[in-house]
Amino acid sequence: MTTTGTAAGAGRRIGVMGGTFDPIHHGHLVAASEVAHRFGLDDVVFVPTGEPWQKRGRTVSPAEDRYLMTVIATASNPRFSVSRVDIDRRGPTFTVDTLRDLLRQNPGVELFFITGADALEKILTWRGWEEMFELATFVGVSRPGFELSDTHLAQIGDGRVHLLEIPALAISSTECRRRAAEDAPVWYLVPDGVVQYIAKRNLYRPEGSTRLDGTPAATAPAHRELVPTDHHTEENHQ
Ligand SMILES: Nc1ncnc2c1ncn2[C@@H]1O[C@H](COP(=O)(O)OP(=O)(O)OP(=O)(O)O)[C@@H](O)[C@H]1O
Ligand SMILES: O=C(O)c1ccc[n+]([C@@H]2O[C@H](COP(=O)([O-])O)[C@@H](O)[C@H]2O)c1
Repeated sequence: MTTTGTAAGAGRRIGVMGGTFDPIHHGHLVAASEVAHRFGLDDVVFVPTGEPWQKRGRTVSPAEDRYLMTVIATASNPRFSVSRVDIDRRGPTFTVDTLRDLLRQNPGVELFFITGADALEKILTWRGWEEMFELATFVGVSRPGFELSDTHLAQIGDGRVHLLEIPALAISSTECRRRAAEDAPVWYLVPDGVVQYIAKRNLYRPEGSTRLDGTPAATAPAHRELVPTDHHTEENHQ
């Protein structure tokens, strides 16, 4: 996204594809592409999470690796870009902050937050969800294995939530990590450049790795960080 002055974005429709992207895969890319097409979006900005607080207790690759994989995966599409707002903000990642930051950087744009059916199911557990629905329109997309529904969102104003069936890709980052750890191919599940980046950085491989806190990571893939479990979410919220 470009930022060239006050209300430079007036009238522009921008998709926001938030995710941990560990790694980014074709399910994410198809979701963004379909929503852009159906909603006439000018651009889609991918926003890798900083600290995905609902993934606490899981190990997550360093933000810079997830950011670079997202840049590699989106580089060939002139309408896709990547934002560091969630990575550069300290503390747990809340979408309400993502949307505030993007609107501050791009006054006047209309935001469309893209989310899979699994994430949409849990959206009322997100921090500050009432404000979120004032800042953006939400588009829930179908995902194999999950029911796409908005019945739990009846209280949200008209036109703030849309549901969209997209071509089904039964791909998850979890499965990509599992395959990489077992030396099974991830070709065609993730973009070619991401396959090569995973190999180059030895991501998701258990052998010989240590956690960033120095403990052996016999069961944790290389170069990964444990998402803090004792971080109090309220303190970091502005
Ligand atoms: N195959 C898919 N089809 C549609 N939406 C998807 C798909 N995979 C992920 N999404 C959506 O993309 C967003 C970011 O997902 P995320 O980065 O957590 O990927 P994931 O594959 O769900 O990861 P993990 O397996 O590690 O939990 C979420 O809104 C999620 O619902
Ligand atoms: O705002 C929240 O409290 C919140 C809680 C869970 C997930 N999210 C957002 O949902 C998107 C997908 O998250 P994830 O953890 O499934 O990769 C990403 O942009 C997260 O920041 C947001």
